[in-house]
Amino acid sequence: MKLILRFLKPHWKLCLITILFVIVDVVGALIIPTFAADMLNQGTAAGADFSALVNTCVKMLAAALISGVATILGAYTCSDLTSKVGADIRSSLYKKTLRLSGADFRSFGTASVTTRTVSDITNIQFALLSCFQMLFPVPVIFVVSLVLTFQKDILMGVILLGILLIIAIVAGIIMKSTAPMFRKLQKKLDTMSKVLLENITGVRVIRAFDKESSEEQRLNTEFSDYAGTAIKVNKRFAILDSISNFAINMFIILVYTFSGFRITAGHFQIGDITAIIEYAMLSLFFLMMAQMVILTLPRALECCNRVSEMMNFSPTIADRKNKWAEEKENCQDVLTFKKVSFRFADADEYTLKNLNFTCRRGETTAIIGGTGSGKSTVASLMMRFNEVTDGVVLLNGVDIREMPQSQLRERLSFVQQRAWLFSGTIAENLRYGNSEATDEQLWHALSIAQAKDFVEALPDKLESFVAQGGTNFSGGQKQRLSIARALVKRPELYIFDDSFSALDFKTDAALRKALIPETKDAAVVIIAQRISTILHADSIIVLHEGEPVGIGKHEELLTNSPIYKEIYDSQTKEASEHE
Ligand SMILES: Nc1ncnc2c1ncn2[C@@H]1O[C@H](COP(=O)(O)OP(=O)(O)OP(=O)(O)O)[C@@H](O)[C@H]1O
Repeated sequence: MKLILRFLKPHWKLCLITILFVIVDVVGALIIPTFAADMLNQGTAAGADFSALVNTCVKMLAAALISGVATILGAYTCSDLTSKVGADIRSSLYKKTLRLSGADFRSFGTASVTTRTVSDITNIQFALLSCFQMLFPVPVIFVVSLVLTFQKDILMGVILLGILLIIAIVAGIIMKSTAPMFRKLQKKLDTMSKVLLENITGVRVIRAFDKESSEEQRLNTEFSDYAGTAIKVNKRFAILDSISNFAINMFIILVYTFSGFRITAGHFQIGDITAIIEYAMLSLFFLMMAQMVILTLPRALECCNRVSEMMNFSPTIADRKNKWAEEKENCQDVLTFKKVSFRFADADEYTLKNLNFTCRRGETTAIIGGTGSGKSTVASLMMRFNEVTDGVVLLNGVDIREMPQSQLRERLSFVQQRAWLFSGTIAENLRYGNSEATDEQLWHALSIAQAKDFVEALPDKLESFVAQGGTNFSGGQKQRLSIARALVKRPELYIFDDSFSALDFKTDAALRKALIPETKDAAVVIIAQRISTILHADSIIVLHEGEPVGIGKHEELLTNSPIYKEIYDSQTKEASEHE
């Protein structure tokens, strides 16, 4: 609820206008039967006054007109208001998502973050719209109906009050009892999305292993589980529906039963019967509408809780609010690891232990090691995607925790192991880190990245279409485009995390040769499994089970580091066997 109020606050004027239109609409709808009753009373009275009849008729028309205009304007302002609130919540949640660290993201789960941002907020938006249009009028209509009924006849007023109270109590009980079910429903929706996402992204593996039927069964179980709970919820609301219907019909029966006596006793006139029944029917109509809204409320409240949970979540890696330290100008030691150890929050063992090295301007630092030795984790610490457990990472002489994350990431270009491109054009992707780059600069970066030839061969060249994730390009082409994107940014530090693995030896060698003059003013980190990729690095760090077991140049390591020698021997043997 706090969440809704927080996002409604900036639109309070629109909110007030909407409420005003709703009230005018509802009061207008109730005044019409009052005038109708007056006309009936006037028409059936002895010596009917025609001019009074016309007068009431004009008032009735005016009420209908005002109510109609209020309905249209109310619907317009209401959808305007709820769309704005929905958009504000979504963009605020998205901003928060961008600030989450990898561990934070994993704790929520990709499917859940997507469901919260898309479907949960849509649910909230829809519930808000329904509340304004169908729920808020209910108390107004109840109060106005009761006042008008009491004015006509106290007994009828008391009966209507009793019936409305019974309905309100039943609605309250049902809402309370279904709230946990809605919570369950949203969780099931998360699980369903997770399984579905996994199935869609892994569809090729499913087909390749001929697992369609077992996966179909797994999904069907999720679908029927969800449907089962939804049916239970709907059954409860069907009970509320029948009780309300029964109660209002009882009221109408009572009105007809008692009206003869009341008219004879002179408590009200014949036209008042129609008015009282119309008030009850209108109350019933809005109540039915409100029930539909109530049906969505526990779900919307659960969605609010889920969205609030993410909004109020404190990212494990956050910028401090104190004064930032100043980086040293033209610092030769661009990035330094000092006694760095790291353990994942959910792991018992350290993934990296006691790392000490410096990446200097104009030099290439390489990190090599077997699979799972911690190479990518080193890259994630450089970018502060994870926080060091012990020790410190310095950028231009400053602890990276002492600078805003945006400042740190401005200084570096990262090419990840699994190249990722965004949907759009090649040019848009290349300009991702430098929107001002000219076409000439893009072609230059493509030529360094050994991607110029294949981009030139495309009919639309730089304007060629890139599908989401870059799936319309081969692995090697994606890697080269990602490298070109990193080059266009012209940072102080390049991190290539196994970014040459999909390239053939010749292209790999040509690319690294072209990189040397291009990156002469920057520090370069190359993470690789292939020794040929890092052979000429100024400094090579050999990682084994998270520990540095050798640091030096290729020739030094061949004599000093048995593990490096072992990797070298196995790879050269492999290469000669290939030949
Ligand atoms: N989020 C995580 N939580 C716990 N442990 C993790 C997490 N991510 C990675 N690890 C573990 O950390 C270790 C190092 O992983 P990392 O990805 O850094 O290795 P790598 O040397 O880059 O491997 P590869 O060459 O296969 O990519 C692995 O044992 C891995 O299981």
